Amino acid sequence: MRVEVENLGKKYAKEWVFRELNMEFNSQFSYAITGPNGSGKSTLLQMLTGVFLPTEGTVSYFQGDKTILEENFYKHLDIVTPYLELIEEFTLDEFLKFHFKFKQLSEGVSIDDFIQHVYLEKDRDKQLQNFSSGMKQRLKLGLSFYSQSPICFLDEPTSNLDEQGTAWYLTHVKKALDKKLVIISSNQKHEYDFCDKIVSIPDFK
Ligand SMILES: Nc1ncnc2c1ncn2[C@@H]1O[C@H](COP(=O)(O)OP(=O)(O)OP(=O)(O)O)[C@@H](O)[C@H]1O
Repeated sequence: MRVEVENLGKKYAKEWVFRELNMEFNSQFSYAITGPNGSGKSTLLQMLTGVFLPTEGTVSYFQGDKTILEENFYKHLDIVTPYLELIEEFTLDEFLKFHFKFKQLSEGVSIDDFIQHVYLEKDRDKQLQNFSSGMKQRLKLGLSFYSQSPICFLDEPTSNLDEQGTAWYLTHVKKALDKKLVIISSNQKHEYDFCDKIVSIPDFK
C-alpha cells in the first residue's frame, strides 16, 4: 500500500498550517508525523485520511499499480484519534458485533480472542459509556491492530493509557508494523521512536 502526497497545503483563514508537502508513505516503512502543539499534525492526518480536503495539492492511494478512488480511502484504513466517538449506548459485545459487520477481523482472530487481546474479558456486558478513558483507548487501538485494513493512522496513541497500557500499545504496534502501513501523529517520543521515518511539520511552514 502506498500513499502519495503532492504539493499538499492547508490554510485556515489567511494562515497556512503547512505548505508544499511532498511525501510518499510506503508499507515497507513506518512513519511519525511530529511537531509541537498546534503545528498541524492532526490537520495533516485529516488530509491523509480524506476526512478533510486540502487547500492545495493532492493525496493519492495506490494498491500495487491500482489507484484507489478518494471516496474509497476509508475502506483501506483505520483511524484512532482522541476525538473518535464510540457508540456509547452499546455494551462491548453489542458494539463489536456491530463493528465487525463492516470491518474484518485479522485472519484467525475471533471476537472472543479480540476481547482477550484488549484485556476486556470482564467488561463484555458493560455499556461503553461506563468504560474508563483508558479502556476506551485500548479498545480503539485494538480495533485498528486487529483489523485487516492495510493502513493504520494513530493520533496521540497513548493518550489516557497508564504505564501498563502504554507497554501493551508498544507490543501491539510493533507487531502491526509487519502487516500494515502505520502512520503515527505525536509529539511524545516514546509513542513513535521505533518508526523508520519522521515527518516534521515545522519543515513545511
Ligand atoms: N477548524 C479550524 N479552523 C481554524 N483553525 C484551525 C482549525 N483546526 C485547526 N486549526 C489551527 O491549525 C493549526 C494546527 O492545528 P492542529 O490541531 O492540526 O495541530 P496539532 O499539531 O495536531 O496540535 P496538538 O499537538 O495540540 O494536537 C492550529 O493553529 C489550529 O489553531
